[in-house]
Amino acid sequence: MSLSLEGRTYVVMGVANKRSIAWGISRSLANAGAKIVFTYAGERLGKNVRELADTLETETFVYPCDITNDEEIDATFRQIKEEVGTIHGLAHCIAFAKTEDLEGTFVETSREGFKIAHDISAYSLTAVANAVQKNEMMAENGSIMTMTYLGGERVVKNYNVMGVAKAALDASVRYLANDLGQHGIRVNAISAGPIRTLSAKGISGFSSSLKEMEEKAPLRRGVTTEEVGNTALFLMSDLSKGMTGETLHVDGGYHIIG
Ligand SMILES: CCCCCCc1ccc(Oc2ccc(Oc3cccc(O)n3)cc2)c(O)c1
Repeated sequence: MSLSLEGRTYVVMGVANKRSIAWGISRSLANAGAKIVFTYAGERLGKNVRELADTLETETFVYPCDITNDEEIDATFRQIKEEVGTIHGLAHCIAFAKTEDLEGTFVETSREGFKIAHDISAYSLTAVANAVQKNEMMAENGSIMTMTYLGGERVVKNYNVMGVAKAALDASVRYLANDLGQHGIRVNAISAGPIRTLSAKGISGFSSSLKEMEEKAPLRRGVTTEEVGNTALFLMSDLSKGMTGETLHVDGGYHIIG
């Protein structure tokens, strides 16, 4: 029983640049010996992701995947199965909400804004889990993880519709864990504290939330993408094989503070 991922392959969805949480996860998994399959959204990111992938010592693959398109998800996962065969896990690090819905009041959220946030930030996990299942490409002891945030458990100013979408994502983790457990596939979430990523720039008041965490969290500091990556390594490894439907907080303990 170890943290080694030698001989295993993992799909990591959502790398944008070197500050991405998905990139921290990729480095941890690659350093443990895994091969990494990257998927990204938006042609402009492709070059970025390919350049980052090439800096890893391990074998890597890079595919575009627009997770709002069911045909594209199925086609991408069929291609991944063709090229790498069985995968041993998947890290879903994908979310989006319109900037106008990440400030001000939640009550004013538009129907379109609510739909977009839930489609990309919550439903996409179920869509990719379904594609992996249908293509019978996940190993028996497979592990799926996603990224969530405290704003889905309780009100965090400005997080608004993304918080409601994260609540849907958190419940999805539990229902997917129940469906896939009999196939030996585990489904868990990491709830990370605020980290200054490209996505974080879209949230009004991010800096004050980060400052509050550094002052109030039991560890009195922020967390890094490396720390999230190492917890992801634990969730992908056999050391967590008794865990599913769980959310692990990598937030310096902030979530225990009222
Ligand atoms: C006020 C909350 C402070 C802490 C927020 C921590 C956090 C940071 C980034 C998170 O990921 C996203 C991903 C997409 C997202 O939507 C965006 C991002 C950039 C531009 C845009 O139009 N939408 C917002 C946050 C996230 O879910 C949670």
